[in-house]
Amino acid sequence: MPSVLLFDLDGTLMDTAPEIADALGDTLARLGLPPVDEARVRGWIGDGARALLGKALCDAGVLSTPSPVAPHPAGDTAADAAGAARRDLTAGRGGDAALLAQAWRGFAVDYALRCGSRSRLFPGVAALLARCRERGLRLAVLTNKEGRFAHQLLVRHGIAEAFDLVVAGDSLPVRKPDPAVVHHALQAFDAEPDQALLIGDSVTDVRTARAAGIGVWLVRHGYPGGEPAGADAPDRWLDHFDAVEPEACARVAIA
Ligand SMILES: O=C(O)COP(=O)(O)O
Ligand SMILES: [Mg+2]
Repeated sequence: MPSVLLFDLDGTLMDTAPEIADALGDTLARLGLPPVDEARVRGWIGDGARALLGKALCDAGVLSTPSPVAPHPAGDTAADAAGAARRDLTAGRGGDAALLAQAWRGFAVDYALRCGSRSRLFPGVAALLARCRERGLRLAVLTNKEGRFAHQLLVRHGIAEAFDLVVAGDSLPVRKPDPAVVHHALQAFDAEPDQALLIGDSVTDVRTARAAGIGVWLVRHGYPGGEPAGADAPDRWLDHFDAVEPEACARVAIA
């Protein structure tokens, strides 16, 4: 009977905020904007790098909304294009989406250059992954970060081989908290929800797990700050990965 452990990436396996802040600073500087301090950046991590850029540009007053809607497709004829442009003008959209798309092209390069430079594994991660592999658990990463950056981080920190699967923010048409990301992993492992456990750091992770009907533990060292309570409370809080026994994970996953 397989046991499946699903790990969130940013704020759970790795502290990535320092280099994300560096990369954002590079992008903002090119736009003539001041850098943002790391503590602020921390609060924007969790929906992927592109969403983080949108939040930063909105905070800087450059965008009116962090995730602007793309303009209507122009269509095939001049009349279609004029109609689409008129609709975009009326809806006040188009400009922000184009601006974000342009800034994203720069940020994607800046982040690729910084990715793995100042991030670090949280204490106990490598040892926990090794213990889980020894006991035969199937391991996956479930992150909202874009796949190319997630892979770069896993390789740079020497833990890529520990995972059988990475479901990233752009792997599927949806991302966390949509339970489809969990379903995708369960299908890949031919496992049932009661055989899986998600270890994360955020309300998003709790909601993803609950929607998919799997167990969820949260680390206290993550990014969102505060401790989600009520329906958003995890099944267990983790103070340190050294305290996590693969047998306990398997028991929860199978319970
Ligand atoms: O915002 C991100 O880059 C991804 O965050 P996550 O790994 O916590 O899902
Ligand atoms: Mg996280």
